[in-house]
Amino acid sequence: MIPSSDFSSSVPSIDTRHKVVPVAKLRIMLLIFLIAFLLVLVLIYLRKCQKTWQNRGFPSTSPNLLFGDIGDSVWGRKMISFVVDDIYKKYPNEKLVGFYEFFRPNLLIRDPQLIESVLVKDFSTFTDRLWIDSSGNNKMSKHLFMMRGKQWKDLRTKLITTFSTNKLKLMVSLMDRCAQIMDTLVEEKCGEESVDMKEIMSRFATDVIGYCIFGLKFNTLTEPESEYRIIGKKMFNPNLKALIIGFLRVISPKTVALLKLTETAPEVEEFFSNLLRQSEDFRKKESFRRNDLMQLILDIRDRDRERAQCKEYDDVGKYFVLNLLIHSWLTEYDVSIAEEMIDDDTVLSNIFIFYMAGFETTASTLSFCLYELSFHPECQQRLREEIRALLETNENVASYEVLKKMTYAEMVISETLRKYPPVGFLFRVCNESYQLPESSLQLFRGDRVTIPVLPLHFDEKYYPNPEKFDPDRFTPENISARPPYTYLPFGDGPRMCLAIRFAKMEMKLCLARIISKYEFLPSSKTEIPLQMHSRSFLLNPKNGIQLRVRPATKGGSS
Ligand code: HEM
Repeated sequence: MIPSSDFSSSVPSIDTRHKVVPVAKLRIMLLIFLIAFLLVLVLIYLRKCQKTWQNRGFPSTSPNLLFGDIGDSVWGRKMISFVVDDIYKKYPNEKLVGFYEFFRPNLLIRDPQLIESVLVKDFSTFTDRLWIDSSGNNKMSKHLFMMRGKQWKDLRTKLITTFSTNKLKLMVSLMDRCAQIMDTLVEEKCGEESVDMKEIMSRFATDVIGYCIFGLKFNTLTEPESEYRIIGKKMFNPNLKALIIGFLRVISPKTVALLKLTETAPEVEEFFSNLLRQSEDFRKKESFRRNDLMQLILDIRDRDRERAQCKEYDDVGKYFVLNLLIHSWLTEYDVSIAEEMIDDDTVLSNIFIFYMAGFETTASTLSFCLYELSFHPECQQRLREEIRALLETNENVASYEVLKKMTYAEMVISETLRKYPPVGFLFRVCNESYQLPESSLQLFRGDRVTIPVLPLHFDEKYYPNPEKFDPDRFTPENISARPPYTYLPFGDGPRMCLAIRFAKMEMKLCLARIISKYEFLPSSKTEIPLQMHSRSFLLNPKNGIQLRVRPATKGGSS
């Protein structure tokens, strides 16, 4: 036997390193080259997308390759409404500005007449908000805010009856019960160094929604740790997962729908499922029938269930599924959705959106209003005098009719919503080719447009000295002196806020009850200027609204 060492020494040695290593290196280099090549292709594609407006002859921003124009929002440096404001201010002489969310083109409409065209005159072309595929797989997304086309129109027509004058009159008395409980709470806080009025307003608005919309007592004013309040906080607490999904939704709503991604936390979804079940059980057990929104949605669902038993309706259902399968991947945006039944998911989604839209918007507005009034004692006193005079002549009853007469309160709320619109911009998607009025420029199906609410409210052209809080901007004469479509806190046109009258009544009632009795002043903890949540979609004070409160004397302040 030949010792292996001898054998190896007798054969000329082959240095394998020089052959194997270059092959491995070559593979790695090839891989790097391939990745770099793909990266370059992606970047070229992104750049190409970011030339969309320029190529179509629109004035356009110069976007960042990765984030487009919304980098400040992606990094949490600025709230998205203020990013839109930056773009608006940068192009003072343009009627339209093309900008980019990452690589997705979006058109900012700066001109009030064009805004009127999009929101009202040519509404049939701009019926929908893109944002999400409401027909998709996410069970919490089948609500009015996201619904499209005929589906949206049918449901909106039915739900709008919830806010008829007669129903509002009844609701005002329910709201007043919540206001009385809030009054006791505010009284307890008198004399404290500082009170978070945002928290109190949120609890008031949550109880009002519970009472008026769901027919349930949420009792968050008396039980601050109640699950209704905790869930309310959770819904508006921006978290990383929701943020990432939100941005992904901007890039590709279809991918979000396919992957069944949702910003809604599982416990929030479970909470609303339970709320629906409890409310239904309660109504069934007590043979309880209330004419509130919950009852209305349940009635529509039950009617649709009956219809679903008919053969013809089944065919529509099949067509709907087929339609989704075939079309949803062919186009980024598809409006040809067949009528869908109101099922349990639709009920659940709408309960969710009414809860969500219903309390944070009014609570923020009320607390911003108290903040401004604390720095403007003369406005606060004028408001107090108006309220007291009206309540005194009406036996202290704050009825629908009495609230309607509070014209200065209306002006104060309007000016608050100008300075602090909870929804800082509106968005629509174009559903067919559209020639822009008095222009050669054209939009195509799927193009996204943005209406800059907050920037219009701060445009010196329409509101001189815009930082100043001045309710007199909203006297009838001053309103008619301004061009229309320059004040849009509730949106406008057929898709405007469903509950404007409800929200205004609620806010007036709240002010009537607390301003008549208490005086609000800045405290040592009051922020100047106020800091806003940079990650929130709604305008929201980051650290609450800290104020001092004390009883107001008969003649005015103490
Ligand atoms: C200060 C209070 C409120 C403000 C500033 C406000 C503002 C808005 C805005 C700007 C929109 C979008 C309009 C558009 O795109 O043109 C909207 C839609 C909506 N709001 Fe409000 N809102 C308030 C209170 C409420 C309340 C209390 C509810 C329910 C109880 C509510 C329910 C809705 C619904 C369901 C929609 C979707 C309408 C649709 O797409 O047909 N809002 N709101």
